[in-house]
Amino acid sequence: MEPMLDVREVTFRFGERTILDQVSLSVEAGEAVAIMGPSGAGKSTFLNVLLGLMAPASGTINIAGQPMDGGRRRAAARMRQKHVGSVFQHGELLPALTPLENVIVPALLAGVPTAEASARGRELLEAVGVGDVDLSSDRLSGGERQRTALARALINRPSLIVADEPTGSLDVDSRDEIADVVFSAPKQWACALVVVTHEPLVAARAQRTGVLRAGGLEWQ
Ligand SMILES: Nc1ncnc2c1ncn2[C@@H]1O[C@H](COP(=O)(O)OP(=O)(O)OP(=O)(O)O)[C@@H](O)[C@H]1O
Repeated sequence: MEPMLDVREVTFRFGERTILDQVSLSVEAGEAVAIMGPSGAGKSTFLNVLLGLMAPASGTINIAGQPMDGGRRRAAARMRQKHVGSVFQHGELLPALTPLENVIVPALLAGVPTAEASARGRELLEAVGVGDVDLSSDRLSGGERQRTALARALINRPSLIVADEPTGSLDVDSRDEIADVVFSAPKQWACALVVVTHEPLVAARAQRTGVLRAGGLEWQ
């Protein structure tokens, strides 16, 4: 089976400093990979390279069999819209919008009719456990924000979800709940998942954990 994410020998530098040194990673549909590593090792940079927000010096990234080329900004933006969902540490929702409105924005931008986007959004919010979809988003708890952010990441039926410290701002109880919801996504929606986390208990839910150190991924 063709992997959903296929990273081959990617090298990325900030000036003289090599952050990623011929990193390769292949993730299939239904599979979750955790990336750990010391602060400053380049974990967020790696996600930005996967997202096509930064262009590697060499190497290739394919998502659902299509090249993600950070050097071609429009093509990379189209790839993100079609194939990639992302979740960040604080949910990063638009506070003036309701959870449902936040979730459907990427679908509307992709040209999905409003009625269809809303139906899909309601279904996803229910699946991730957000009950009150018409409340203002600034009233949500940290956990509800992350659930909403996950539903938004899923709205365009992505091949890949990347999550940067999705539980980093949560207390221990919601951390475990949200980690369960995030890590159930690959099987439920047949996508690949790459999660950056500092928390070993969160990483333990992944099928594989790679530690980024000195530019390389060491598998645990
Ligand atoms: N735009 C930039 N120009 C030059 N160096 C940068 C730039 N952005 C980040 N760096 C450096 O690259 C290294 C990797 O940063 P990155 O944020 O990817 O690390 P990280 O592993 O995600 O760290 P943390 O766990 O603290 O979030 C760091 O040393 C950082 O200072």
